[in-house]
Amino acid sequence: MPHPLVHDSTAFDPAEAIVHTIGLSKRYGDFDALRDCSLNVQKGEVFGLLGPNGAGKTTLLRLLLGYLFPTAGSATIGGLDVSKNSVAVRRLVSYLPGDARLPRHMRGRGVLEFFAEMQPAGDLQRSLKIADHLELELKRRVAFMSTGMRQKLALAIVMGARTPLLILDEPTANLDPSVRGLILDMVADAQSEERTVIFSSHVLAEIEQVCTKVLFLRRGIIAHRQRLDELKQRHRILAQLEPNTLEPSFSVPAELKGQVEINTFTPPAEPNTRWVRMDTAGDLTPLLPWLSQLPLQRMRIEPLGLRAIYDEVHIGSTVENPPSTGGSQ
Ligand SMILES: Nc1ncnc2c1ncn2[C@@H]1O[C@H](COP(=O)(O)OP(=O)(O)OP(=O)(O)O)[C@@H](O)[C@H]1O
Repeated sequence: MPHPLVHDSTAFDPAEAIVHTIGLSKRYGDFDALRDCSLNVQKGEVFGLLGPNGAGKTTLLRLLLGYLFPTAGSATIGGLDVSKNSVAVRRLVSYLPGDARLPRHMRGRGVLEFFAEMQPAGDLQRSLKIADHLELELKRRVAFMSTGMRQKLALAIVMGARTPLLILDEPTANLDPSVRGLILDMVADAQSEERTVIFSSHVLAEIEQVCTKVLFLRRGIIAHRQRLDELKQRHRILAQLEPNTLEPSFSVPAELKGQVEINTFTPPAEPNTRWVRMDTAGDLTPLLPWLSQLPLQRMRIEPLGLRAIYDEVHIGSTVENPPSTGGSQ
């Protein structure tokens, strides 16, 4: 039986898809940077991309933009094949690369003017407003800006352009926590303007905060898809088994099957105890009467965040420590 945490939980309406890929693949020599990637991003979504270093996130984004040619499969944006119509596609997309390079000899304002002029959907007034909001000093030459200032400048260019799709590769990298917050607010604003955002980040809390769906990549393969509203309905229950309890007494009633996954373990710090971990999906209410009859103590229930899914998908879950016995329990 598949683990309840690891399944495709994303619904798809073809009429609403702005990005559509089928079997998209990129191979370098005998190395698969991306393999058989089929996905849909629907209009108005904030679509998160997660994965460890080298998982294939940037490769996927560059394929979508037509900067790379796929070795197999295809992708469309707004119904246009990205390999055959890359110029038209780029009019629909504003892209923040992970390593944005800007002309070092120019001053901030000059850079904004240059890109607003060059991009069909560029909008200087909007970019200036964003730069002001981010408290960016536009008189300074790029060469004399800090890494974070250059990131703000790149964001002012990209977020200012009036395209229906924003592709942001690690937009908050190099930014301090308060500016990160402003960027996340801007992503939320973009969504309320009915723009679609693809957002790659290593920061799980950011994905949890702004994304409606998230795709996990691992070694070039889609490892998991997750709707965030569904994730918020998932919980982890940790409790110690009462001494001398027989584990088979934990069989799940038929009506709750598929809603709960149970594992028992002994934490290294408490070798004489046995603990149970239950990962649940959906409403907790029907589970509570059954739980209350089980021989459990020191119980803790917590929302199952992206961290747990990430560990499940990428590392193999290792909940080896019991909940703290401090006063907050
Ligand atoms: N031009 C290239 N030639 C050979 N291998 C490449 C090339 N470009 C990328 N790769 C490899 O493809 C894999 C995926 O790289 P990619 O940059 O897409 O990962 P990523 O998920 O964006 O990583 P990170 O989180 O570190 O930015 C990596 O193993 C990388 O070394």
